[in-house]
Amino acid sequence: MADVIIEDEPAVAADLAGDRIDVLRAFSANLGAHGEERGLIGPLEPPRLWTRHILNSAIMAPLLRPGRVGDIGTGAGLPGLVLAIIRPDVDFILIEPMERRVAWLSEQAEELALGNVTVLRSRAEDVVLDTPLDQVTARAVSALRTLLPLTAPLLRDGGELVLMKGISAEKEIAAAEKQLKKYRVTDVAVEILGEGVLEDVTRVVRGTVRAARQSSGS
Ligand SMILES: C[S@@+](CC[C@H](N)C(=O)[O-])C[C@H]1O[C@@H](n2cnc3c(N)ncnc32)[C@H](O)[C@@H]1O
Repeated sequence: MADVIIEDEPAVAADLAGDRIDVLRAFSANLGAHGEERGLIGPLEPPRLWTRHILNSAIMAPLLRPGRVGDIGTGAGLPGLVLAIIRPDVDFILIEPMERRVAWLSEQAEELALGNVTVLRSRAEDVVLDTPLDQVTARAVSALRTLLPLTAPLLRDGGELVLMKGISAEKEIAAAEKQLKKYRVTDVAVEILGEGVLEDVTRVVRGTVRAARQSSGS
């Protein structure tokens, strides 16, 4: 954590994580200690894990509602495992196709005693759920227009996409116009979180999925 530059970082972290702060720090320490050797994070990441990755994921926690949330392409645990630590009132399905990442996520869920986490080894487009999800999150998986076919079909009518995006979020929305229509995503907006509080802000694309209207059949 050598590069923590925000003076009130402990206060921010405590605000976000509340009484789950020790579990969040334990996950960060585990990822810092083993992430590189297990091929989960790059060699430059350990010193900035807490500020750039953990807190940037944690800042999304207030956007989640009690219910079932799927995180697509969780990788080393971002944002899905971080959010699951902070929000024990939400059930998380972490959907990740790569075996070694799935093994890591399952080990961490067990070690950190996260009873609200299910790890599913699959590509998102192959997932079949008995009950559709209330919200779907994703970070650094693909551009919005290719991410929509992986995420929107998993949501119930009225379910919400909460997708972490970079500085080109607005451009990605414009480029995804056709897919947003196809998957009936409405109320699409970019929300900026952590301004003046985090080292880097988190941009989130939010949108609500509406089910196709049934024809009357008469
Ligand atoms: C660049 S990594 C990002 C990992 C993590 N979300 C993060 O922000 O650090 C992309 C992840 O998406 C996963 N992925 C790629 N295609 C996928 C798909 N079709 N369905 C689910 N996950 C996918 C990869 O295995 C990888 O773990």
